[in-house]
Amino acid sequence: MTSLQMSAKEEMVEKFLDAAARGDVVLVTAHLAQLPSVINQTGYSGWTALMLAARNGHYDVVEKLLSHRYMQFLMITTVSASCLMTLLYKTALQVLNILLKHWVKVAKVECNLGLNQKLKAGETKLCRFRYDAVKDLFQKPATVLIFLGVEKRKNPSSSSDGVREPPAWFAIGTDEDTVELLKRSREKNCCFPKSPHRDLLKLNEEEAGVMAQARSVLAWHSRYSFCPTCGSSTSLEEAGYKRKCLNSECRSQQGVHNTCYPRVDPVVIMLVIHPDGNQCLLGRKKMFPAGFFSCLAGFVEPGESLEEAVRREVEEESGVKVGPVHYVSCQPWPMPSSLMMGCLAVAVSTDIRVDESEIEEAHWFPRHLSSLTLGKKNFYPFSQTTNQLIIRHINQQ
Ligand SMILES: NC(=O)C1=CN([C@@H]2O[C@H](COP(=O)(O)OP(=O)(O)OC[C@H]3O[C@@H](n4cnc5c(N)ncnc54)[C@H](OP(=O)(O)O)[C@@H]3O)[C@@H](O)[C@H]2O)C=CC1
Ligand SMILES: [Mg+2]
Ligand SMILES: [Mg+2]
Ligand SMILES: [Mg+2]
Ligand SMILES: [Zn+2]
Repeated sequence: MTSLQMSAKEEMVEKFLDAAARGDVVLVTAHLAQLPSVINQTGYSGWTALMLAARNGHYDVVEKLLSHRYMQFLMITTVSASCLMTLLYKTALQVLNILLKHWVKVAKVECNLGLNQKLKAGETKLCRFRYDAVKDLFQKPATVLIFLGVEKRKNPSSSSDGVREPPAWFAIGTDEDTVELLKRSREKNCCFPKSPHRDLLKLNEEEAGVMAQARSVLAWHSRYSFCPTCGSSTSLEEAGYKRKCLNSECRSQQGVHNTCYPRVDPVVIMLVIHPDGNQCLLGRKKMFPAGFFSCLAGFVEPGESLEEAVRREVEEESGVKVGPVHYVSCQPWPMPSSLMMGCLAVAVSTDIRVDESEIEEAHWFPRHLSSLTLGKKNFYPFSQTTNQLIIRHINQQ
């Protein structure tokens, strides 16, 4: 191919992309008829026609491109998955719907809505809903649709319907009757969690991640219907990860505004070790089941470091003063939006004086008793972070 021929082709690609970006469906159709392979080309910007049309909200062009037989973007390889992510993050709900409708032809789309709890005693799995079973919900104004991501799989396997691509996950917020909704799943024994804290801890790590993301973002949408800056209505953007104020005069449209994005609240959860090294401080809130003790925890306040938050919360709740603090590990706690950061803290005083508005009882527990408590982790709703803190303590002889 000569350089002249190449530039002629490049010129055609750029004209095609320009038509898609401007929403000129007639010109897009004409280019496709002349050279169908142009549909998957990227121009100087690195964007495809689909990405440009979706970004600019030209839904008729999006439909045209997606229904074309040469459309290839949905092959889920590492490259196209990231392309899909870019596309979804840049688009409105309407594009997401069109995309879902076409994507289901080539990929397996799964939406999570409930839990399947009757697999084996103690095991909980997410219930899968096929796209066809829930697609009518996407037309309803009250529906909130969130893209959670495409599963990472090292070795994609073939499933019964011949689909090889890893599934994409979506979360749906809906005001439909829950009992009726659950009947739409092809899986039996689906139910919504009655005791989220306990049920969610029975999920495996991957499914817990899906659930944590879905629950936290859906909870944010249900609590932030209006703009926190000016009280106007908002629209859902970026595949569910932004709410934009519809008042063009609003301050949230200028500069950095964290009111538009899902919130994450930092929380410290700490195992306080007695100065003798052989006991730890556990407390119980009134709401805990009888006999249940856990680590103390509290929200980090503005302007505080993790260490300062640990010292303040421990002293507020138990009267115990803390010296050295060491961060151990963290986990999302989507009830509704905490990030729990687990710390080991060494006490420099031992007298306990509980703040009864927060804690009912707190005691120093000898090492062997902490180990007994941990043994019952399937029964008590311990978080992973709490377990790790207690294991560290038990092993630090
Ligand atoms: N072992 C474990 O796994 C435990 C986990 N946790 C988790 O850790 C988190 C925090 O612990 P918790 O003891 O409740 O916290 P705190 O000790 O800080 O006190 C709770 C109170 O803080 C207020 N509060 C709520 N949200 C915030 C916020 N974003 N910033 C500042 N204050 C707030 C609430 O007051 P008001 O009621 O007036 O709104 C709430 O009652 C919770 O999400 C809880 O689920 C807690 C204990 C044990
Ligand atoms: Mg507190
Ligand atoms: Mg607390
Ligand atoms: Mg607090
Ligand atoms: Zn506003």
